[in-house]
Amino acid sequence: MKPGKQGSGTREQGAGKKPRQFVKGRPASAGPTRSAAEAQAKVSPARRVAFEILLLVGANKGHSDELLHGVRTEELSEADRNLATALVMGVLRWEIALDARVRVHLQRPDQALPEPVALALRMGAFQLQHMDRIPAHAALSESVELCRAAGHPHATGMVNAILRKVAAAQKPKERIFESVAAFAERLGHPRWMVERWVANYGRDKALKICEADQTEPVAGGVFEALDNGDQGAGKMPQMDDGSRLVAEIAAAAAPAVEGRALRVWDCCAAPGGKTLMLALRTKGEVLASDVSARRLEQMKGRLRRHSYAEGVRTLAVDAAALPASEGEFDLILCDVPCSGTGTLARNPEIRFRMTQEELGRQAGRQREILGAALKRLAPGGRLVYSTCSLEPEENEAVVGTVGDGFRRIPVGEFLGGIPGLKEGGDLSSAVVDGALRTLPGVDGCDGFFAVVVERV
Ligand SMILES: C[S@@+](CC[C@H](N)C(=O)[O-])C[C@H]1O[C@@H](n2cnc3c(N)ncnc32)[C@H](O)[C@@H]1O
Repeated sequence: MKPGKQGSGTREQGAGKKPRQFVKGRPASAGPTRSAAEAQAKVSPARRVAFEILLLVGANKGHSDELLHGVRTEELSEADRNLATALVMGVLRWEIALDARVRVHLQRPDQALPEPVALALRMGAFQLQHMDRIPAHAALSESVELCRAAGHPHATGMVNAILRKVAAAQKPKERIFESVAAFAERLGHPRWMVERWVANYGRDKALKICEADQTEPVAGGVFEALDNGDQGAGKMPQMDDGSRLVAEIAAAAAPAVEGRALRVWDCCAAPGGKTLMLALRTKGEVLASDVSARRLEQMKGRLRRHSYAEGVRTLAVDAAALPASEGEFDLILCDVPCSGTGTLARNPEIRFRMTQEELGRQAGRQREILGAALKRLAPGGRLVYSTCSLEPEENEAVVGTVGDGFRRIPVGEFLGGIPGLKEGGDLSSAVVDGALRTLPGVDGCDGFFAVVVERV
């Protein structure tokens, strides 16, 4: 299995269900020796595309969301695209737990399997354990064919045998006590990540975060759900609740200026969700910049679809190198690049890409961007620093470096007038020491952090 995976599984997924039955007959691996091309032809388009995308994500050659919206899925019917999406997102979410389930049946549980073989097993186990409507024989035989098509014909017997064992495994015993390591694995998270959340937020909240990360994110936890009519050219941008909350706080924090337009800088703007909200709510002169020219281009396309964003200026530039001629701003949104650990339900592969060392690197970059942005804040101007990270190194520790000449304004002061916030929606537990700190599974949206700083 992949390096870096943890100990053996503890609790079977899909508890309470009967073991899956296979159609009696010859095992899928017992057929005549087929070529890779013949095997490929036997795999359904959705599984083939999901397999290709998962291989690319595993090799760090793309992001699941972008790949699922790319050329590979264009040829698929809508039903196949839905199946491919469910397979990709589900396998990434459950990878750690699935590998643990498979590993116990390997002759040598610590053996490193070639990635296509490990992936064929993972995809098969996912379908067997999490997709009720897929017949077990289809999950099994197509996994065998994927393994063969990927150039590993000698592993097909092993894939077949192991998936049969996974399907036949008994319902696990009820848990009386579950260690952090055990629930991290059961819920498909790296143990080090969950241990940090237990240390920072307590065991109960860490468990809720993990559970939320394993489910499809739904809108409408914090805000009244929009209907489709609300998202036309002059209407609300489509965005998740956590992003919207941060953008609404930023807009509400805009200071009053007299006799001129408010000057707004969104300094890490792409793909532009919060830029749109700032343009809609503040009606100021908005400059939206991003270091990535590619992401900025995508953002421009998005801005064009909303009439109120017509006046937004865009610029490809490092936030730390904004030309002096741009002057100072009354409102700056510093929505910095971060680990994204508050968005695992949407971006499941983050759990494999993030490391403790990477957190340190992110924090260095965030301090640099924040420091540069603060220098461009006009007297009386306000800056919102935000991340979608749950890690204090990227949040409290970064804003803790803000020095003399600035004061923090508690975010609670801006929550009152936010349009569309759910009636009775309680965000009081999400405001800690004057900062917004939402947790997935606890506060009804992704994990976000935001503070408001004013230049005095
Ligand atoms: C969290 S995303 C911003 C999301 C965006 N605010 C939104 O709501 O759609 C962070 C962005 O920062 C950009 N970025 C990274 N380093 C940067 C830098 N030094 N200066 C400006 N932008 C940077 C990345 O390209 C990425 O688009």
